[in-house]
Formats: sequence, structure tokens, C-alpha cells
Amino acid sequence: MADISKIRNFSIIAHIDHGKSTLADRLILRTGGLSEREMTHGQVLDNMEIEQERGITIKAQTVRLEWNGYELNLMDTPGHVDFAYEVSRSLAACEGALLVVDAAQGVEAQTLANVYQSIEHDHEIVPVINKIDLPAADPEGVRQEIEEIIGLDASEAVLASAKSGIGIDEVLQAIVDRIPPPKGDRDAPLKAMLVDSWYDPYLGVVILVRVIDGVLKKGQQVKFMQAGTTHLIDRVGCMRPKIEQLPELSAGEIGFITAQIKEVAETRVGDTITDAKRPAPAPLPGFKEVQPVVFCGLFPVDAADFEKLRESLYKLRLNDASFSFETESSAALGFGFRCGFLGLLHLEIIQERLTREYDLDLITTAPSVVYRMHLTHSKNEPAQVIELHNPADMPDPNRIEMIEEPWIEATIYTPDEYLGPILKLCQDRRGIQKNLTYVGTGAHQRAQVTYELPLNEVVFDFYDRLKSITRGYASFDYHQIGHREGDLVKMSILVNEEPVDALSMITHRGTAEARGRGMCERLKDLIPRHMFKIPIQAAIGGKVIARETISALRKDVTAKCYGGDATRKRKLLEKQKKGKARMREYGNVSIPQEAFIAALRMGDES
Ligand SMILES: Nc1nc2c(ncn2[C@@H]2O[C@H](COP(=O)(O)OP(=O)(O)OP(=O)(O)O)[C@@H](O)[C@H]2O)c(=O)[nH]1
Repeated sequence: MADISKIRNFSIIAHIDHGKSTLADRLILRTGGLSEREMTHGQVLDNMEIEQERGITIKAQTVRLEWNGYELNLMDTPGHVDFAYEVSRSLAACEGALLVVDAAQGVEAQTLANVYQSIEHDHEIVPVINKIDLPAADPEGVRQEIEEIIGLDASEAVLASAKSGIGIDEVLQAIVDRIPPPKGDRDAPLKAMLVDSWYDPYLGVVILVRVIDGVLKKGQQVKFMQAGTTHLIDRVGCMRPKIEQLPELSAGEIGFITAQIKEVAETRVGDTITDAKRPAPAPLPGFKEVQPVVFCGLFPVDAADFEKLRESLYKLRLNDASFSFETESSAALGFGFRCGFLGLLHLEIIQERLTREYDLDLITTAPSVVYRMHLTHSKNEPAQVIELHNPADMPDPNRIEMIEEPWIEATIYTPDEYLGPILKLCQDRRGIQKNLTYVGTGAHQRAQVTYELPLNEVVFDFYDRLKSITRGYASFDYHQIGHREGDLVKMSILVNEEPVDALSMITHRGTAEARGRGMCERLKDLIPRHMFKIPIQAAIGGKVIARETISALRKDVTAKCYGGDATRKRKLLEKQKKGKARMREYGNVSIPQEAFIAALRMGDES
């Protein structure tokens, strides 16, 4: 039976490359979870292959450590804004955090965003200044920075080198001494938070839980309060990082359960698990259903790969209930899938996994957000509000009374020197500035800007633009703030008078022309010349707003004639003319696949 006063639950927060994974591995090594040999094989918490070898999957990122009679649960958190809700649930399962800062680099942008989230969860934060073995290390300077910029007392920051194993005992001791034990009542009715879940080929769906009150045991009948389902627990355990079964998990502990659940879609992050016979009076507060917010079409470059793509999507979904897909067909791209994601990075991850792990060549259509269309009644249908995920399904414009689009509030931290370009970027994307302040002092002062932005303007390439104009030094965070009316139109792209559905998009009327022009210009360079003239047009309804023309390729058929016979030359020219006419008649333009990808990669039009 676990003594709650001897439990410590913590996460590690760090800027990228400051040594989070190396430190985690060191802590596991020091407390006996792994041998030195296993450790030298690679980073435990980060490395997919190694994790698979041990029968645990990439998401199994919580490790239980034993140290001087204490039970330490180290919880890894996903690091990106798209998974903000998951991050927030993981943090809610801990009482403290190690803040790892590189002794040579100092506090960086991402550290700030992470640390503020941790502070919001009332975490006790233990600063660890890592990489003190480096010649360029300046632990004193970094200590000051932590105090000035973040406002944390860093006088007792632990000095460490995860790489060479310096200061590891001190880190463990600081966790025990400074992070408070969890609070909870073992005798109260069971209340456990569903922190994460993933599919394991051997165990089925594995659920990571934090027990708040009560006890979880094998053979117990439990109820998922939000989902309204009941399940019989067949395994209870923890990761050390190898899987270990336990008799129970009690108040304050973090561990996993399995209950013969087939799909992660049945488990929702943030749900409350309680005892079916003796339920808790109320679920834990703050449950939020995650909904995909960005949609796009995924099409196989080779039509023969359609089934393979379907199978791969099914496999990925086994482990990620937050993305959705349904079949879609496009005149230009053939059969594919309309997929929904939590955000752009989520989209990129899935796309990358399909390409890399499943060896698929894909075309992705322009990402779209979910619009709310207010429609007037028509002969056959009543007035109604519909949600639109795909510009291709745009209803008859005559019936559209109003379109609402989702808005977000974005917070950006940036070194002062990049502030100008960032403000311009936000302004160009219809942003409304809400706040501008400074955090920290001296050389490391950073600006904190808050903007309200239409999500539609962010899904294209906002994040990439932000990264490039700030050389990666800005950190960006957002949350949705509801829908607002927008002056939005569907822009179609016509190639040789034919609309190309895969290139159509919904855009703000004010930016439609610039966007349309940009698209036509890019397509002009991307579509090879044909035997006939090809107009490329951007249009709103019947009105053309931009146009480019690809001139015809004049095939020099007479070259073969050695300049001699004039009649023959004339005949050939006539034949060529006819051929041209036939081609035009069919309107058959071949657009290379790369053209779609490149055309949709929005450059900055302004
Ligand atoms: N010299 C030195 N290098 C270190 C130390 N700790 C980590 N590193 C190196 O720093 C690099 C980044 O370390 P990681 O542990 O992967 O950093 P991370 O924060 O997990 O990075 P991400 O996983 O990319 O977020 C690696 O090359 C490590 O070997 C240290 O104490 N001293």
C-alpha cells in the first residue's frame, strides 16, 4: 500500500535541446530502472524503436522511479500548442516540475510558455541548470536570468550535467524535498483522471491514469463518467520503464490500467474514472471534448494506393482518436480522404507518419477550418445552420445569409528585435491586437503580444512565417475564442475554364484578390506548356478576380522537312492546327502533381 506522503509526481519542462530526454534517462539509470548498457542504446523516453523493443509504445512516457523509499512518477508531456489540452491534463496530474535550462544558452522562448503553464497549475518548480560541463557554461548568469525573466527563486537551482551524470542525486533529492506530495483520500469513492491512452498490440488500449481519491484494482468494475461506459479492469500497473503489474493504484499515484478496450476513441482525455458500484458524487472539473479544427484532403499520388492509405489511416487512428477521416472524391485528384486535425502541427505529424512509416506519396489540399453557414430556407429545405469542413461543399451562395468563422486568441513571446515583423504579420492576417507587454529585464527581455486572429488566417502558413521571421525564437500559443461573422467567399481556381476543386478555398473578401493572384502566378510556373493556350483564373462566383495565361507550345513539326517541299510544310501546319483544336475541345490539361503541393504552399502575398 502506497504511503501518499512518499509519492512525488512531476514533469520536466525545457526548451528544445536543453537536455530533457538525457536528464530523464539519467534519472531512470540512477534509480535502477535501466542498466548503463540499455541507456547507451539511446534515449529511453524519446526513442520509438527502443520503446517498441521493450513492448511499450511511443506514448508510454510516464516512468515510476524508486528513490530512498520514495515513489517518483516522472511524466512526459507533449510539447506543442495543438495538444494544449493534453498538455494541460498531464500537468494537472503532477504537483511539480523540473525546469531544465541549458547553462550555455540560458532561458529561451519556449521555456517561458511552458513555465507559465506549469505555474498556472500551481506547480512547485525546481530549476535545474544543465550542461555545466560545457566550456561555455555560465551557471551564474543563467541563474540570474531565471530569476529576472521568469521570476523564480533560483538560489537553490541544481547544477547538473545530464550527459556526464553530475548533480543527478541532487536533482532526485530536490524532487523529494521541494515538490509536495499529492493530496487525496484513499478511503473516498474512486476518482481517477484519464490522462492519456494509446493502443498497444499486445495489451489493447492502455490508459494512463492519475488516481485522485480511492483505489483502482484488477477485477474492479469502473465507470467512465463523461463517456457513460462501464468496463472491467483486467490489469493495473506502472512503467519502470518496463511494464510492471501491480496489485493496485491508490490515491495520489500515477499508473496504467487496461480493460479490454478495443479503440482509443472510447477513451477521452480528461474523463473521470469512478467505481461503478460506489461512484464519486461528481466528476473532476474541466472536462473538454477535443474536436478537430483543421480539415484537409489527403489523396494518394498513385491512385492504386487508395486502399493502402485507408488501412494506414485506420492504423494511425487506433492510437489517435483526435483525428478523423472520411472518403472524399475530387475530379482533379481522384479518391482520397477528408481528414480532421487538432491543428496544423497535428496535420503535419500524421502526414509525415503516412509518408515515412507507411511509405505513401500524398497530395494535401489547402487546410480549411470549420465554418458555420447560416442558410435561408429554399423550396425544399428549411432555414438552417450547417458546419462546412470542405470548400467543395459550399452551398448555393444565394442561400447564404451569413458565414461565421472560428477565432483564436494567440499569445506570442519574442525577443524585442522581431516585434516589428510579428506585428505586421498579425496585422496582415486580420489580427486585432489586445495586449503588448514586456517580461524579464536586461539583455533577455522579451515582448509578450496578444492578438485575436481568425483561425483561417493561421492555418495556412502563419506558424512557418513566424518561425522564419524570428529564426525560431518566438513561441506561440493559442486557444479558440468562438465564432465570429466574417465577410468570406469561396474562391475557385479554373484551369482552362474548368474549376479545379482541389484548389478552391474559402477566404476573406479583402484578401481574396491577392491570394488568387498569387495562386495563378504560381500555377503559371508549375503547369507545363501545352499545345494550346491555357488560361488560369481565380474567380469568386462568376467573377474572375485574377488571370494568367500559359502560352501555347508551338511544336516545330516542320523542322523535319529539311526546308524543302513547301506543300508538305503547309500540310503539316494544317494538321497541327487541327490537333490544336481537338486538344482545346477536350480541354485536357495535365497538371503535374507537384503543382498542387506547390500551389497550396501559400507564400506571403503582401
Ligand atoms: N555537454 C552536454 N550535453 C548535453 C547535456 N545534456 C544533454 N546534452 C546534449 O544536448 C542534446 C539535446 O539533449 P536532449 O536530451 O535530446 O534534449 P531535449 O531537451 O530532450 O530535446 P528535445 O527532445 O529535442 O526536446 C543532446 O545532444 C545531448 O547529448 C549535458 O549535460 N552536457
